[in-house]
Amino acid sequence: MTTTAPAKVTAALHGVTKTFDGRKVLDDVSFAFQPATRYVVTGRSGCGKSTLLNLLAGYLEPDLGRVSPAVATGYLFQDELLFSSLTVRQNLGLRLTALGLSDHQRRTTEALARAEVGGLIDNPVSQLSGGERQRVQLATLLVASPQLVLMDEPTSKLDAETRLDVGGAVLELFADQTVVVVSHEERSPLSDGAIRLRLQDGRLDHD
Ligand SMILES: Nc1ncnc2c1ncn2[C@@H]1O[C@H](COP(=O)(O)OP(=O)(O)OP(=O)(O)O)[C@@H](O)[C@H]1O
Repeated sequence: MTTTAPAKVTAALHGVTKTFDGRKVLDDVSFAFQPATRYVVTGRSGCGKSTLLNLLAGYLEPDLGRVSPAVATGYLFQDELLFSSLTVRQNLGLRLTALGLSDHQRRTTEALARAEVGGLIDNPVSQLSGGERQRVQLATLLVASPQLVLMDEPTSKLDAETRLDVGGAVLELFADQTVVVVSHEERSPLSDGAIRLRLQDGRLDHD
């Protein structure tokens, strides 16, 4: 009889508790994030969605329990990580340098081509449209080939058309990665086909 080893999870929470000012934002939460799967985290304001992402990113430590780290993680948080006065190439270069990765020219060209913004490589970020900036942000994730991609409401500041465009780009570009998206909206282009996680009273439930 042959046995198949269980697929390796990308990241996992093991009995994680996080308390702020006496309130348990996460209360003994365990969950395994599977490879090549998209998750959308919803819940009312202040319930702990950003805290969950920060724990997965390793920016926060749990009070109890542990988070198994992913090999490589990319973040796309609400505040843009792009430097407006620098060009697209310089922005991606800074990220590659910060991550200690070599082969900047090849990685940058490939990531921008995949995000369909190759023609903007030498443009200053300040001159890009909102949708172009979002695509360049996606390229800053792609250059590092992350296994786990964390997104905090990447579409909330965009108009409906650009949201659909960026949502479609995320689905296409990160189909092979584990993607965890925090959303404030009941329907977002990223919810289709995603596993929905609801954070409430310190618990993480899924439908
Ligand atoms: N560093 C911190 N110190 C103290 N309290 C914090 C800290 N970070 C978060 N909190 C509190 O923990 C709770 C959860 O915050 P969090 O930002 O994770 O919620 P959220 O669900 O992302 O909220 P929103 O949807 O409004 O962005 C909030 O009550 C917040 O005030």
